[in-house]
Amino acid sequence: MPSKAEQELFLPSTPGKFKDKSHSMHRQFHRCFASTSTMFLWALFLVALTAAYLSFQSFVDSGSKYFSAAWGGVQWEKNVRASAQIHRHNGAAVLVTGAAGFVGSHVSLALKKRGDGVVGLDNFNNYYDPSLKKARKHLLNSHNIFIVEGDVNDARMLAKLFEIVRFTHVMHLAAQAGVRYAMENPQSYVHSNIAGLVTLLESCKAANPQPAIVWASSSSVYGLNEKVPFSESDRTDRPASLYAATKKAGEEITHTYNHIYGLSITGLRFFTVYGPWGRPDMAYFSFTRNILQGKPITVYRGKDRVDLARDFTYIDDIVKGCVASLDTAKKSTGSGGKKRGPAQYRIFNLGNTSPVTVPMMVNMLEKQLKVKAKKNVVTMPGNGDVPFTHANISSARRELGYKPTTDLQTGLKKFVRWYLAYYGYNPGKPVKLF
Ligand SMILES: O=C(O)[C@H]1O[C@H](OP(=O)(O)OP(=O)(O)OC[C@H]2O[C@@H](n3ccc(=O)[nH]c3=O)[C@H](O)[C@@H]2O)[C@H](O)[C@@H](O)[C@H]1O
Repeated sequence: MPSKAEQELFLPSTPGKFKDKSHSMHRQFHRCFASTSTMFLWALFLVALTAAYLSFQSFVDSGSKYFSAAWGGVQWEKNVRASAQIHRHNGAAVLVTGAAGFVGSHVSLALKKRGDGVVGLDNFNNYYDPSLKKARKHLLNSHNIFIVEGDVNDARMLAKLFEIVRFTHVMHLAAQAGVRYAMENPQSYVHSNIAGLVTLLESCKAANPQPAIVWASSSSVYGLNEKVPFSESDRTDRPASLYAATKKAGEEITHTYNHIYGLSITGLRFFTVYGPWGRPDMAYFSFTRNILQGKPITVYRGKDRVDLARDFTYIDDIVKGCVASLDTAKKSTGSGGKKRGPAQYRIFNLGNTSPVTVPMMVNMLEKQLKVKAKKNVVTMPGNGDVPFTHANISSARRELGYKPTTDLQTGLKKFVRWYLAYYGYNPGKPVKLF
């Protein structure tokens, strides 16, 4: 039996066709409303389900690296704090990104050895053999340097690091390196060299105190520049590779953060850095491996059969340039995300000032290894390479006291000594002596 209220609700207030019609319309409307509301509920349910699925996916996607990164926790914080301890008067507390990388591991060791606090950060990606990165990590650990496993795109992790340690400086060396690989995997350059850089700068801007930042740009920004030697004031608006373009973008992006937020910035244009613990993707390294294994090497040649040349720069010289940059960096001027005054902005070439052709470099390796290379000389493909590099280092010399002292022959000798100690002569595959 319907209640009074229900009867009132469904009874027509006045008799008549119209009322009857309205009554039936009302019922139709009610039926219709009932089915619409069911549909609406279903739709809502589906939307909620989709949203839950998508947010779970993005959590898994972004979280996968955090899970594998495994940061946080009491012991982790203890390790970070211990690693950041300064052991000299007026020393620095430096966050080194890319600490398990070639330049990063060398700079970390140099800073730690003189008593600075050093916390490393590295995502241990597999661009090249991660076991080499792990070996560098063990080396750093043995010098009481802790390396956080994480990505510079992880803002939460960076915020945590800045909460735990009052970093005076950030040495930003984490990047997607390699000129030719940019054609294979362009997104990784955007991820690390653009997005990662911005995330790091955002964290530095928000930190209190703001650290001074020294970071790795590249000689590749000179691109198609033909004026030699390359000076910092030369054109850098014609990059020849996406790698170069992302490094050039980094220079513009860091300028913006300097201008708006008062971050102290020093960008270093490295010229083909080589040496012990180097990067296996670089020519001097892969050539050494192939020569020892009796495999052919491909030597690129420029237009009109002109040899390519690089201003190869030894790692120890680069480390000195990095450390001098940290030492001469002025403090950032912002706080609470706001600029309080103009801040320092610098860019320096760090090169060797004496380019060597690639065939000459191969020749030096052959002498060191006492093995003749099997050379395939081919015309340089359009893969982002530039024909030559040559640094003018007057600015770095004047302002950093930078003075490279290792020529390619001496540097390659040290590299080969390290290579043989680390990898051996590739037992089982006898090497061919002269
Ligand atoms: O200064 C930089 O900013 C960059 O330096 C480095 O780039 P590059 O100067 O190109 O070094 P690298 O690959 O060793 O090739 C050296 C020479 O060998 C030639 N080359 C290379 C490979 C090959 O198979 N054959 C060959 O002839 C090749 O054509 C070239 O002439 C860093 O990798 C890069 O990350 C960035 O830091």
